[in-house]
Order: sequence, then structure tokens, then C-alpha cells
Amino acid sequence: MSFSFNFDVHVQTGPDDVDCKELQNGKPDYAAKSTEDSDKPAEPVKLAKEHHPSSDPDLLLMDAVPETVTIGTLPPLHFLNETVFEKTASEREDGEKILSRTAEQRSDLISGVYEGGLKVWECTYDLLELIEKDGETFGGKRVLDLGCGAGLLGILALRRGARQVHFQDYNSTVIEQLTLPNVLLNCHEDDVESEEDEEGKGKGKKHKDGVCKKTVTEKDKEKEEARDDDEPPPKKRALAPSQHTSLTRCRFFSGDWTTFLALVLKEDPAPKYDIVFTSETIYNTAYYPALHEVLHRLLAPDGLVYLATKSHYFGVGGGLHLFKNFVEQKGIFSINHLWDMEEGLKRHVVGLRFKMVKTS
Ligand SMILES: C[S@@+](CC[C@H](N)C(=O)[O-])C[C@H]1O[C@@H](n2cnc3c(N)ncnc32)[C@H](O)[C@@H]1O
Repeated sequence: MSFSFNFDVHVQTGPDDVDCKELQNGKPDYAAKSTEDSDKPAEPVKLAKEHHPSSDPDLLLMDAVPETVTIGTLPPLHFLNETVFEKTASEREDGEKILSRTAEQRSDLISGVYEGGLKVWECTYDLLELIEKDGETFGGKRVLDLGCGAGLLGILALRRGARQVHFQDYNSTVIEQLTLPNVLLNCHEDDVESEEDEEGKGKGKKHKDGVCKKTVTEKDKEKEEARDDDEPPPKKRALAPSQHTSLTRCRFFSGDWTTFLALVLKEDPAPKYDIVFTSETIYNTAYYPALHEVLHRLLAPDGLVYLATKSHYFGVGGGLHLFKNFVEQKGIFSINHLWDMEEGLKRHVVGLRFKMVKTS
């Protein structure tokens, strides 16, 4: 069986693989690309493009093994477990070959080739919890999930009434095989509501930090496969893209930040975002100029960037301290700590706002 989506790609992509430093012992070597030695900015390596879902994705979703994360009173969020990619890599469309390469190399990141979007990283959960605690409302807001991976942050905003949500990931395979399917999994509002009623009662494991994570097991999957043909379709079956009103509020982009910015700045008017989420994206100091430029150009004058990050990325080099230094040198944004976990490997959520409200 093929797991492919058909996408209309409206902007041509560049070469997929580039000369890049690859992981050594599972960690990328960014030493040659640190901010100190980079008078030349990091090369754009993957040209940006927009993805338009153009076919019925039901088949893919029927075979998917979704997980659900529930945090406090937030709506449950569904996402494909990364293990599905290991098992089905050869059957999926993957022009970038990242599914096979990550499986071969057993690596979370391959610098310049695969930037880690196929799994949900820890700080995404931290940020979801902060949103729950602070009661952030999204009604009518324009949201960018920058370096989205699975896209849970953007999906939450969508579920909570954001006017538009744009998803960006470095890898087109991530957008096509993970982000978009996840959006579809979560877009069927009626289904999701009825699942909340049924499933809130105990299948999930309550974690001490309040995160309730439920995995749909192989057994559940077998049960689903054994279903009689006369039975109604499973609740989580997604609607065709054209039927999704939620989907009309979304756009999907892949590519590196420099060319992503260039692509959207060609639009008239160019997008401005009230909220930008970016989780676990500051591990590589070489990318700071491009990341900062995206935030600078695309954040609305009174907008807010939620940045979730580990304190330090061991073996990689980046981290909050270096990023704060970079931001301070630029003098555009002020940074506030919104949440800190000081035990173990320290994690943080910080907010960035323009120092002076821009008049544009
Ligand atoms: C470690 S993953 C985090 C994924 C997701 N935000 C999460 O927390 O689960 C880092 C993400 O940052 C994005 N990223 C990193 N460097 C990038 C670059 N130079 N250009 C564009 N995207 C980049 C990739 O899309 C990648 O998915």
C-alpha cells in the first residue's frame, strides 16, 4: 500500500541534498558554523515552497497510529507517532530521503538535510502547558508555527479559533507526511468532541506534570481493521480537504528560513503574525540571523513570539544564553522569561516583543 499524499507544489524546490556537516555520534557538528566564524551568513540550503493538499488523505489517516496528548482543559491533540515512519518509510513518498536516512543513521537531526521535525520535542509540551495555564486565547489571531514539526502548537491555535495558522518546517517530507496529516486528524471538530467524551475516561496515562498521553495500541488498530464493512466509519476519519473549513485557514510551507521569508514577502500584503510559536529551534547558532530576520519581518507590531527551548543543546552548541546575546546585540526585541524549569536539563519558555511598537 502506498502512503502518499498528492501535493500541488506551486513553487519549485531546489536540490534536496547539499554539502553539509552530518551527525557525528548522533549529534550534529555545528562547530564550523558558529556565529563567531560566520561572517558569511549560513547558506540557504532548502528553497522554500508552499504545499497545497490536493487529494483525499483518508487512506493515510486510516492506517495511521495516532497518539493523543491532553493537557489540562485544552482540547485533546492528535498526532502521528514517529514510529510509524520507521515502519513504513519504504512505502511513503519521501523525495528528500529523510525517512530512510534518519532510520539508517538513528539520528534526530542531520544538519542541513533533516532538522528534526518528525518527532514531537519536549519543549512543545512545556509551551502547551504554559498556554493552558495562562489561558492564551487565539480568537481572530494570525499565528505562525515556525519550525513546526508535528504542528501541535499551530493545531491548538487552529482548534481555538485562530483566524489563520501558517505552518513552516524545513523539510517538505515533514510537512506532507506529518504536519498536514496531523492537522487533518484534528480538524474534524465533531469527531474530536465526541472522542473527548468517550476517551477522557481513563485510557490515557496521567503524568505527574499533568500531561496525559494516550497511545492507540496495535490492539486498537487490529480491532479497527476487523470492523465489519457495514459499521459506520471510525470517528477519526478525516474529511476531504475541500470539506475542511479549518483547513482553509491554514497554509503550509517548507524550506529554510531565509527563502521562506523571501517567498512570503513577495505577497502583497505580506503576512504579519500576532503570535509566532517556535519550539526547539535555537540549537544551531548559524541559523540565528535567519531566524531573527523572520521574526523581525513577520511579527505584527504588537505581536508576541513564544520561544520554547532547552537551556543548552549539548554537542550542538546553541542554547538560550547564546540566542539572548544575539537578540540583545540586534536590539530589536525584548525578551521575558515566561516559564523556567531549573531542574535537570533546564528548559524555558521566553516571550519576544518589539522593544518599540513599530508604526508600519
Ligand atoms: C528540533 S525540531 C523541533 C520541531 C518542533 N517545533 C517541536 O518542538 O517538536 C526543529 C525544527 O526547526 C526547524 N528549523 C531548524 N533550522 C531551520 C532552518 N535553518 N530553516 C528552517 N527551519 C529550520 C525545522 O523545521 C525543525 O523541524
